[in-house]
Amino acid sequence: MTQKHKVVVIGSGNWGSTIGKILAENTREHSDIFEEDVSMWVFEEDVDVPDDRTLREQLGDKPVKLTHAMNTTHQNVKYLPGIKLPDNLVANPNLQDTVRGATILVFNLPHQFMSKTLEQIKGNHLPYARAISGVDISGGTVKLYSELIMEKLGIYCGSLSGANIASEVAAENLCETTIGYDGPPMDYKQPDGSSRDNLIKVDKQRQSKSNPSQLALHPVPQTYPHVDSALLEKLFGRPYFIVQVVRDVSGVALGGALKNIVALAAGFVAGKGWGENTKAAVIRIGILEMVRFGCLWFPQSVDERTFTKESAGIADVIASTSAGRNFHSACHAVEQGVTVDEIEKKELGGQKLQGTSTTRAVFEFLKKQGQLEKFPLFVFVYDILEERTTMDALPDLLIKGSKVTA
Ligand SMILES: NC(=O)C1=CN([C@@H]2O[C@H](COP(=O)(O)OP(=O)(O)OC[C@H]3O[C@@H](n4cnc5c(N)ncnc54)[C@H](O)[C@@H]3O)[C@@H](O)[C@H]2O)C=CC1
Ligand SMILES: O=C(CO)COP(=O)(O)O
Repeated sequence: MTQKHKVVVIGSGNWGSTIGKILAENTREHSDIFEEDVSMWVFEEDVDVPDDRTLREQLGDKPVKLTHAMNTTHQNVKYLPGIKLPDNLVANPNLQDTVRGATILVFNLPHQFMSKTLEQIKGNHLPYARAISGVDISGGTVKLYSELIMEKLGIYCGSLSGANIASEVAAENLCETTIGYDGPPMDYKQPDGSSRDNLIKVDKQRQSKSNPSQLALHPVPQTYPHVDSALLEKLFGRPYFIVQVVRDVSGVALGGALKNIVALAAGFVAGKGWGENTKAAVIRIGILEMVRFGCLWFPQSVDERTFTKESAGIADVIASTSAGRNFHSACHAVEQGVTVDEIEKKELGGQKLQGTSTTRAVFEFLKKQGQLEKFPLFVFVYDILEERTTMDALPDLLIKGSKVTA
């Protein structure tokens, strides 16, 4: 192997900065495989300098550009304050410049900005790059991020999720994560026996019943180390961040997205002050609906039992229904008698909730499919968000939720 992989991060929020930290720690540790510097695309904005003597000595007390603040202090003062980032993680406000020449793209964007960002990347990336995305569902057809990225950029994309509350991972508290990656193996053969350098036909998501289609993939030149589970473990794994790589890309993505709906439901219950038994009942029904959703549209993920076996499943539900932003925001919304959207604006300092948009996307999808009655909890969360019902309807939901059997 004569070339090193160039790794970049797209997005620099609470989680984006955390994963950027991990990647930069690893590229430095494995500088025989990866270029040491990790470029991170930062959506440029003016930020206030926190009331901290060291930061103000470095930055002054007037608002500054976020990229300047990050490259000067090696902290993301807005989205991940108080955490030291490695100095080989370099903030770049120019998206096209960030992705140019990168062989591994790691996406961490709130869904609101995904499509526009992909449009801007298109044509500026290497055709044989590989990607790993955070998770969400977008649009009325339930398209996973990984599918969207493959479709828009024509590059292979896996997914990453797990019980990973960003602030805890950033503080290096021990946790696990799951990477779904099913890219072509090193010894793949072209079905027609033609040259290995020709485009490779792969299933976009071998599990997806909703969008079965193929992608013509450019092979990674053989001068680079092969992108496989061993390489991904080197890139993402830390002593405090245990990585398990599985082939079930959709299962990882699905668990990571749907659990946010359950986290909102748990937060509503906590906001009402109804205690742990009620929360457990809601989580139980939520888990059944997540599995039911998988059975209907991603049956192979259910067969592979990613949901019960890996961190990107029940473990993520447990963490997110106790400590996630969706949970806390839903709780505060009920306590204060306002909507979750209002809490997001008021309390999250620019961070974005994904549970609200996922709930709306899933509702539209289920409605189109005529399957709303099989998902009473998902519908309930939607109705609360849209102020079409109140928490007083919860006992009714629990009865309904218990009766859905298939
Ligand atoms: N925070 C957490 O604990 C975890 C978050 N995730 C997921 O990671 C993904 C990214 O979320 P976070 O990094 O937490 O972000 P965040 O919610 O903390 O921050 C918002 C991000 O949006 C960016 N932004 C604002 N306006 C923009 C615009 N017009 N165009 C492009 N970007 C813009 C900001 O620069 C910032 O990076 C989400 O899907 C989230 O669910 C996954 C695991 C844990
Ligand atoms: O995804 C998470 C934990 O895995 C946390 O999600 P939120 O903090 O956005 O609710």
